[in-house]
Amino acid sequence: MAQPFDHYIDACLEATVSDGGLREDSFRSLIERGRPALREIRGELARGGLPHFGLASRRDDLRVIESLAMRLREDFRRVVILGTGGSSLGGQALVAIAPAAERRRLVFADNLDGGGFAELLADCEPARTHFVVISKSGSTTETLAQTFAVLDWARRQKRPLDLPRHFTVITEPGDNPLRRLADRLRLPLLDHDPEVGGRFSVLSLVGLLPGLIAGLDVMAVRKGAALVFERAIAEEDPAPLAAAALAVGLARERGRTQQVILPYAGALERFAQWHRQLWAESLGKNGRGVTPVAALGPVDQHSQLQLWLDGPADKSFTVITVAEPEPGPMIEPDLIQDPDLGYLSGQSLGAIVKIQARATIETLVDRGHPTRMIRLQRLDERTLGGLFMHFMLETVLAAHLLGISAYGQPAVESSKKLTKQYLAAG
Ligand SMILES: O=P(O)(O)OC[C@H]1O[C@](O)(CO)[C@@H](O)[C@@H]1O
Repeated sequence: MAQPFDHYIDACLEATVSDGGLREDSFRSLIERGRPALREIRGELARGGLPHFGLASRRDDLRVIESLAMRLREDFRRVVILGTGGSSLGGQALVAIAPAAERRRLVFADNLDGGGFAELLADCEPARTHFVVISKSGSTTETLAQTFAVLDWARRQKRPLDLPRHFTVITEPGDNPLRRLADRLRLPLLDHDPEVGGRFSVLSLVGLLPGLIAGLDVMAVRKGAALVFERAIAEEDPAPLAAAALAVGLARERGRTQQVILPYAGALERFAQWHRQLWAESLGKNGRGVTPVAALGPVDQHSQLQLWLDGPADKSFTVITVAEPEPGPMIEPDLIQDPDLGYLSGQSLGAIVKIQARATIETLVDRGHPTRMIRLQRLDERTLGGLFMHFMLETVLAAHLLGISAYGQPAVESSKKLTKQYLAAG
């Protein structure tokens, strides 16, 4: 089966973008240094480890969330997902490709904001709203605070809500505050695999339950992911390792310490946010890392492009395009009276975006900025699954090349602890 996207890296190498690009010999030597990591992944997987990769080929765990999603779709008009970071962004990225009417079923409340949350609750029809609380650790302040706010709102209704009917909780097994709360209130609980880190959890129930609620084919997501994974670890497809080698080499040897992810598709805006967390928390360790910048085309051409082209030469670019984008409305020729606007006549909005991506790529490359291109055949579940897997692999391989572990985020813990300390002090 064909890969769901093409990956072009020539414009990241010195031969194409001169000293903005990585030297061929550096690139080759990083690739060789990365190969053992692919072998390690194969070995770990065979020993039953790395479940975030293994999930791609699992099917047995979907039945439970499929029937839950069906019930939620039938019984409720809106499902609010309470969770932050990896407990939200994968679901958001996936649901973004669903049709608008399906997307409207879900609200992701990932940022804690008093006014915003009050507005969200005021806008919920109590009898027709379900809350899915997702927190791997079960101890994230933002998610717990939102949960308590909803519990209070639920008991203040004229007809207080039957909590077990209106809540689903996803957290890891063992003792944690969220699980204790769910047990006390008899809220239905689903297990978050403790071995799957939040930012790597998109192929688990954390990402797929929201996808199912939005009516998406989550089996296709996993199939796309499995295809990319199998080809990469069998070393049939060099793309994830090549991209990891480029990111690390460009940062180290060319000072390209920021990586801009620039999709030309509105539905990938959340995907870029998902990638931002994945890349930042996995690679920002021990004074090392490459800063991810989430962008969106064409809108950021009118905000960031000047800096990208003419500012500090410290960025590399990943431009994601769709081969045949949704055309959308067409500019009817009879509306174009002004000869200066003849270039717009008969163009669809999708065609304009496609040309803008091409123009931006060419301009970046002409200016000597390392630019890789990922061209999706179409934007669907299979393709998105493949992209999730590609970037998870790329991240783990980049961590190997940087000599750090992709897993865990120890530095974040200090700020969490201090927050709890200050709140407790009153
Ligand atoms: O799922 P949890 O445990 O609530 O964590 C949410 C997010 O918070 C972090 O731990 C960072 O604070 C992320 O790694 C994680 O995705």
